[in-house]
Amino acid sequence: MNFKSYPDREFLMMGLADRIASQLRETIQTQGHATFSVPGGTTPGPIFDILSGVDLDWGSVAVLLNDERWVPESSERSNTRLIRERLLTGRAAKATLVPLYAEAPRPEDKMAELAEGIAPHLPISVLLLGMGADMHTASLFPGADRLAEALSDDAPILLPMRAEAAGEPRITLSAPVLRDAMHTHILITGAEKRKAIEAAETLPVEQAPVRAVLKDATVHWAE
Ligand SMILES: O=C1O[C@H](COP(=O)(O)O)[C@@H](O)[C@H](O)[C@H]1O
Repeated sequence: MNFKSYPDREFLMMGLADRIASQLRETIQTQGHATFSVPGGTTPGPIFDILSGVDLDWGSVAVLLNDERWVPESSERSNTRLIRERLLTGRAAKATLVPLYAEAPRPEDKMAELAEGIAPHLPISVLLLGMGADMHTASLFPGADRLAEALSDDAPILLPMRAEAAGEPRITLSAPVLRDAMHTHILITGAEKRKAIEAAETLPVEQAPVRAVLKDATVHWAE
């Protein structure tokens, strides 16, 4: 992995937002459109705030989530809600949101429909990932029920995922879809996650699922 350390979180968010914006711009220039895939959780809010105000042809950008918790948008736990409130506002409101949730009791009920919506937007141009201290990324959790399937080279685009640490059922992009991204950034903060990502380099991928995307990723870290 390529590891980049920043003096503080503000430098990190500004620096990484700038890098992502340049990569999206370059992709739009060469391909006419770009796909930006993003994490949920507690870490990326500030980078979304910065990106939402960036001058970019957002109308040519499709925004996709790496994973979603199977809860409606009215829930505080909804990753879709986070990106609607923090990323898809201001200038970035012109981007197209590719859904990763639809009203249904279980993710299995909507898997085919959601995967069909995502397929035309692949491969991902710029992938921003988060990571939990347990070394999960997207919703590829250690010990999850369908982890082996999601890690395999012939995995489908999307999988439902259940794990004790995950709380509610999840839906996640599979490892091959994440690995196919043109540019991959992992955003982490704090000493615990730094230790975790360093440990992930030497652990089997089943114990440290973030390892599935580590080889070609740049890890961006600040205390
Ligand atoms: O549950 C999730 O967790 C990870 C990490 O979140 P954080 O709160 O530790 O930043 C996140 O990347 C993922 O998208 C999310 O669904």
